[in-house]
Amino acid sequence: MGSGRQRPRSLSLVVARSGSAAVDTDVVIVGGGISGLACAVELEREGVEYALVEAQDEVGGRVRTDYVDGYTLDRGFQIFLTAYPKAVELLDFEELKLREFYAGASVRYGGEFHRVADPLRHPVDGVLSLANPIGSVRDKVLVGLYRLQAYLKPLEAIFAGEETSIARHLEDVGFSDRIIKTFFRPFLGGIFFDRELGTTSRLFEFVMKMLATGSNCLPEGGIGEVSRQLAGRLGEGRVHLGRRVTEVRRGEGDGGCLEVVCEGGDVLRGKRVVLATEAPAARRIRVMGEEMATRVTLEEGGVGTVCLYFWTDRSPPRGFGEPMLYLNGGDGGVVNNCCFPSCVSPSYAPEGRTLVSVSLVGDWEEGDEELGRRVRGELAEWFGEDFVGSWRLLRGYRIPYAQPRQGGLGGRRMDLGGGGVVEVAKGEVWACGDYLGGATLEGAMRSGVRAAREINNVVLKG
Ligand SMILES: Cc1cc2nc3c(=O)[nH]c(=O)nc-3n(C[C@H](O)[C@H](O)[C@H](O)COP(=O)(O)OP(=O)(O)OC[C@H]3O[C@@H](n4cnc5c(N)ncnc54)[C@H](O)[C@@H]3O)c2cc1C
Repeated sequence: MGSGRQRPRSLSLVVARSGSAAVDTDVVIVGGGISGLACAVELEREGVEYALVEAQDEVGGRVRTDYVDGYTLDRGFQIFLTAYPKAVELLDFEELKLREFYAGASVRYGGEFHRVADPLRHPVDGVLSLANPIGSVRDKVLVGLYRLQAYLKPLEAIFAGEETSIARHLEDVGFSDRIIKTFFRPFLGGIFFDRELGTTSRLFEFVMKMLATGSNCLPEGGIGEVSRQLAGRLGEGRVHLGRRVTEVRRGEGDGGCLEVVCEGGDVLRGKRVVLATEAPAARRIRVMGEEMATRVTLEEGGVGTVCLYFWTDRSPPRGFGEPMLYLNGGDGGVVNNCCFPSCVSPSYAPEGRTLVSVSLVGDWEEGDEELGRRVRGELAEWFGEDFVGSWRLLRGYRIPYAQPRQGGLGGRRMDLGGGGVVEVAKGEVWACGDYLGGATLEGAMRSGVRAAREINNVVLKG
């Protein structure tokens, strides 16, 4: 398959890859993922001079979309939650043309599909689901009550609250082992790439609140539209692509400027620096002669996923055409969750075609073809051999570091409410990103904006 670009619209980002890059500015932002972009948007809004340096050929970091032969392929399956407060502040939802998923999921368990519905949005399905084997009637009532409580509980209380692992939290609430295994494990496994449910319960409560107060969607042009929309808010010439930063050091005789050194020797000069890279990359950057890791406590390791895309010229069989998330509620198999993105937004596939997205949790040794065969074998039991036999592998994305580990237990407590910005060198260098503020689009945006505000205070003061 070729990769004919069918970007919904283009951006006028200035690419400056070679030559001398003696940019003199107030703030240099290193990293053009969601946190770096949010930081830049805030600085732009405040009228602060800045330059953003990104190692890749496009901004977005982990939030990018490829356009291949008329298909819209997000680099790993991601969902946009409309209730994210920072997203409400920073993004134009109408322009994103958000298309909603069904509020709930269909769980494959015991050789059949069973619906778990949001009882307030789909009351009939909610009642019908009472008798299904995905937990007891008591579990379903608890889901309803938990949803109500999530709706009512203020965000601040969630962020500041006690934390334990999600597994422990669910037990404490009173959920049965069965619903934890059949529903919560694949559902949250797909969100946090952690089927063991060791992630902090504060993040679970946060996501439940977001699901209770808004909807889960895909932007018509793919999840990468979120990044592109933020980048579209930046002034011309602010973004410098294809530059990997290796070091931040003090410049000599330069009026106290900091030098941001890129691979190949290019240097950008700024008064303040924001490191908005993912945690493993941040570890490698030297700041004032020391590795970043010695200055900031960085969460060890990350969690990964594999996302396989298939196409078919067949429509999903009867009963499978809804914008539904399908979960593996059983103990075996490689698939965690799957969906038909083109049933959520037809823009994800050419007319007459269906796009299939299948997510696996963790790293997998097998190649895409082999994994694709296993996936098809497994899902033929779900959707029928006829339909699945028509699937052709389109592309596989392997994302070994999709999110930081977010155990939060006994280690660093993530500052979910504040964005978790760290002052790496006093009044000069800050670090932001999802490993500090929570690995969601909201956490990354919150962290980036907070970094900009802290700097702005310093710049304004000084
Ligand atoms: C597959 C997947 C599914 C997800 N699902 C969801 C979801 O459904 N909902 C949700 O809210 N969140 C989801 N997330 C999490 C969310 O996407 C991330 O938390 C967020 O995008 C992280 O943004 P960031 O800016 O902190 O980091 P990144 O996106 O990693 O950005 C860091 C940037 O820094 C650049 N960089 C690194 N080193 C250097 C260097 N030395 N010099 C210059 N640039 C450098 C990188 O190239 C990158 O562009 C998902 C993530 C993945 C991967």
